[in-house]
Amino acid sequence: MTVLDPAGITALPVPPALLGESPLWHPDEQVLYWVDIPGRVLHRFDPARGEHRAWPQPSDPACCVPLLGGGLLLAMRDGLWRFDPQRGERHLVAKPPYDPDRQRFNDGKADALGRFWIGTLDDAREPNAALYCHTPGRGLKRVAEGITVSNGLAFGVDGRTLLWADTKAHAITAFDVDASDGSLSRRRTWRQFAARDAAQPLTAYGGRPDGAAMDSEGGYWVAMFEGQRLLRLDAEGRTLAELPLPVRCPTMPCFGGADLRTLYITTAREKRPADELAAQPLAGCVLQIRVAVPGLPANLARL
Ligand SMILES: O=C1O[C@H](CS(=O)(=O)O)[C@@H](O)[C@H](O)[C@H]1O
Repeated sequence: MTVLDPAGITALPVPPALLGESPLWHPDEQVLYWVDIPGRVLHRFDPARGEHRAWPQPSDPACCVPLLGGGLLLAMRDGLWRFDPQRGERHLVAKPPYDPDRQRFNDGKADALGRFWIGTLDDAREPNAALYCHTPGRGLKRVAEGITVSNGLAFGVDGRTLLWADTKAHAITAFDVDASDGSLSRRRTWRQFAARDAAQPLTAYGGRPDGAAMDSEGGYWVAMFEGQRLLRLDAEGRTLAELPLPVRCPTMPCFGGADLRTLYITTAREKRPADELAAQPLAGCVLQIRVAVPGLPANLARL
C-alpha cells in the first residue's frame, strides 16, 4: 500500500460547515457544489473566479446532481427537488418515501442513463434505511434495504457495478447493475472494515466508510469518517493507497477542475470534541489536493 503525501492539501477560502457533504463538480458550470446538512445550506465555489455563493434551505439538504437542461436535482429531508440556482427556487419532484421525522436522504449519484440513486439515513441509527432509484418518467422506487447509514455510492468505470457503503456497519456492498433496466443483482460484501474496539484510542481507529468517488482507472476513493484518511481501493476492494488528512472526519471526495485531477474532500466539525477542533482548525472545510489519476465526470440526471 502506498501512503500519499498530504503536503499539498489546502482548504477552500470558505467558512467551515458543521457537516460538509456530497461535493459535486458540475461538468457544465465548472464549479464545485456541496451541502452543509445540519447548517441547511447549499454551497457553490467557482475556483476560476474565487467566488463563493450560498443558498440557505428550509430543510436538511443531503446531496445534489446536475440536471440535463440545467439546474440541480437536490435531495433534502423533505423530498427530491428541482433547484434553480439562478432564481434560488425549488420545485418538488418526489415526496420523501420515508417518515421525515425519523429518516432523511443522504448520499446520491446519477448514472450514465440519467437515473438518480439515493440512499437514506436512519436518525436513530437502526437498520431501517434503504436505497432508492429515481428513473426518468417513472419516479422513485426502493431497490435495496437493510442498511443504517447509506453512503459511498459509486459506479464502476463500465457502469456495471454499483458500490454502496453502510457507514455504521463498516461495510461496502457491491451489486451487478443490469445495463438496460438498471436492476440490481448479486448483492455481496465487497469490503469489510474493522469496527472500533471499545479500548482502542481514536488515533488507532481506521475509520468507517463514508462518501466515495471513482477515478478513471477504477480506483474507488472512500472517505474514512473518524479515520482521518481517504483510501483508494482496487476493483476487488483491496487498499491501493492511503491519503492521510489534517481532519478527523472526512465525509466525501469528488474529482474536479478542468482535468478532473483536483480531489475535493468535504469534512465535518459537528459534534467533535473541543480539543480535536482546537488541533484541527480545518475541520468542516472543503479540502483540495492535486492527484495523478483523473476522476470520472459526474453524470447528469433526467426527470
Ligand atoms: O450524518 C451523517 O453522519 C454520518 C457519520 S455517522 O453515521 O455518524 O457515523 C456520515 O457518514 C454521513 O454521511 C452524514 O450525513
